[in-house]
Amino acid sequence: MPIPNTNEALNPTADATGLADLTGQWLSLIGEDPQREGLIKTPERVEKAWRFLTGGYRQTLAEVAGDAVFQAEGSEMVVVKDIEFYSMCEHHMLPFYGRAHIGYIPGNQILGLSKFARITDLYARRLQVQERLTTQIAEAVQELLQPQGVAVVLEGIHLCMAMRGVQKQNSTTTTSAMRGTFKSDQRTRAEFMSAIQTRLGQR
Ligand SMILES: Nc1nc2c(ncn2[C@@H]2O[C@H](COP(=O)(O)OP(=O)(O)OP(=O)(O)O)[C@@H](O)[C@H]2O)c(=O)[nH]1
Ligand SMILES: [Zn+2]
Repeated sequence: MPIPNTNEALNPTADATGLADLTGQWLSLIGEDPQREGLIKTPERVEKAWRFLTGGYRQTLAEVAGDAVFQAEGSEMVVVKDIEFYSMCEHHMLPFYGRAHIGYIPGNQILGLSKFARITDLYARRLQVQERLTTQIAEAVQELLQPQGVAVVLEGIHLCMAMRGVQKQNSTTTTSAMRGTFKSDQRTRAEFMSAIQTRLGQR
């Protein structure tokens, strides 16, 4: 199966309309009474929540980047780290969440800093596996900027592993995608790994 294109919205017309009806049925199937007071508005809320959580199907990378690709000289590493993300695993449709760290070495273009968080959200707000989310962020930065290299590291906690299944609450998963100089040059990669491990105020 090909990895979904990073650049195009996967399904611009799917906006979760109708999910409220299905949710009523779902509530009955799990043994609830959809008519009881506390649940009357739940189907609507669920539809609205899922519309938000899957907003990434209806956005393109170009929309997310806007006009924030700037011409610039310089070949020093830029690192934006600790970008929190929330996504839903495609196997169980349960949340996984954590932090994304993105680094790149510009060619002759740089990107507005906030856009790294927007790119992360674009792909996180789809059903995902952490590996693909990581790769898609790296490929998006590559596509937008044609930099000398891109590095993306994600640290995630999967609720499908914590609250069900193997029930391991303390396990975290780290995934990475390295492109260009981050892949070919061990020192560049080491500088990035060191940058994402250093906290503000620490040396
Ligand atoms: N590689 C990868 N696996 C994931 C991710 N999210 C969830 N999974 C795993 O997907 C797998 C699905 O395995 P299955 O055996 O088909 O499903 P299951 O019976 O519900 O598995 P258990 O979670 O072990 O109970 C599980 O091992 C999950 O831990 C992810 O982001 N990346
Ligand atoms: Zn899962």
